[in-house]
Amino acid sequence: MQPIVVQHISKSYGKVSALRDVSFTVEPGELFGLIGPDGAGKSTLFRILATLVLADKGQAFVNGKDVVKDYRAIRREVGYMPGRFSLYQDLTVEENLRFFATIFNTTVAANYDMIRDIYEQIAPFKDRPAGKLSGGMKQKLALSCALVHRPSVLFLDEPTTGVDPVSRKEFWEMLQRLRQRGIPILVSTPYMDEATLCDRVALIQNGALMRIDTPTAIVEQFTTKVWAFRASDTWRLIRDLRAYPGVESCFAFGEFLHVVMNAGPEKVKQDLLAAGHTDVVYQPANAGIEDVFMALMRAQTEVP
Ligand SMILES: Nc1ncnc2c1ncn2[C@@H]1O[C@H](COP(=O)(O)OP(=O)(O)OP(=O)(O)O)[C@@H](O)[C@H]1O
Repeated sequence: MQPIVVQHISKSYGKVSALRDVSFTVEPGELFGLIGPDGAGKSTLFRILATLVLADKGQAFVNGKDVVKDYRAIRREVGYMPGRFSLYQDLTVEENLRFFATIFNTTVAANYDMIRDIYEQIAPFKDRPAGKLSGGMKQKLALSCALVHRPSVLFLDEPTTGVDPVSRKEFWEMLQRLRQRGIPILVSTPYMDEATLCDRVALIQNGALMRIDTPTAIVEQFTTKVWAFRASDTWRLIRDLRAYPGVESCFAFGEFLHVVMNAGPEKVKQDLLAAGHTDVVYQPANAGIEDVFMALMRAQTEVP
């Protein structure tokens, strides 16, 4: 049985279409990423799957159960880490964990094997109020709380947003370990680099899924030529390249700018030098998920 099935889900808030005819499935044991910018509709989808919001159209199933009819059973079976902070700031680390165990009618001790790896990293701070933890530690506590009732499916809504790079990396290592235990995970992120850590990803923008595939296949199917440009004044370079005739997209990618354009790079370089830029360098770039996302976004905006 597929642990998550989403079929033609649409949801609007007044005039805002948060989700438009979204369909996908998550396979057993899969780490499935929902990748998209702020406002793309990711949280709305999680709320529908966690049975907290009703869709206007379509159907969704978790562990074969209908999110509308079987909401009680689903709530017992899923671990949900909402995007906005879910912990009780005034309760200590230990009290938060105990609280979440209690509402599911279980104990921390009974499920300790489930959270040991993660909880041991924050256990030295068990008497500290959750509100006084660093961002990375809060996320570890929130994940522990989402796991403490031994869920069979995990929903993690932007678990690494606002978390420092080291904690982000640790968090993904924890997700890989959970995946090895066979727990299917639906995780959302606005960080494209995290896409490569998922088994499959769905790219979402303006409430619509633009592509679903493995990260490697998504990049391999992208055949557009991408150039990497650099100059001493990056911000001026972005501005000037975006205004340059024939440039379709230009965005920062590490120390370089990734540029898709209908113009020869040498001519662009000479024009940039003539415009006062210094140390202009260009080279062919290896396209990444970011480049695919930018191209799909462009295509979506161009559709009337
Ligand atoms: N309760 C609500 N009332 C009105 N509009 C809403 C509500 N919740 C979300 N929206 C709108 O629906 C769209 C999708 O929002 P959603 O929160 O699902 O996106 P997201 O991808 O999770 O982004 P974010 O990371 O900013 O939460 C946005 O335009 C948002 O402003």
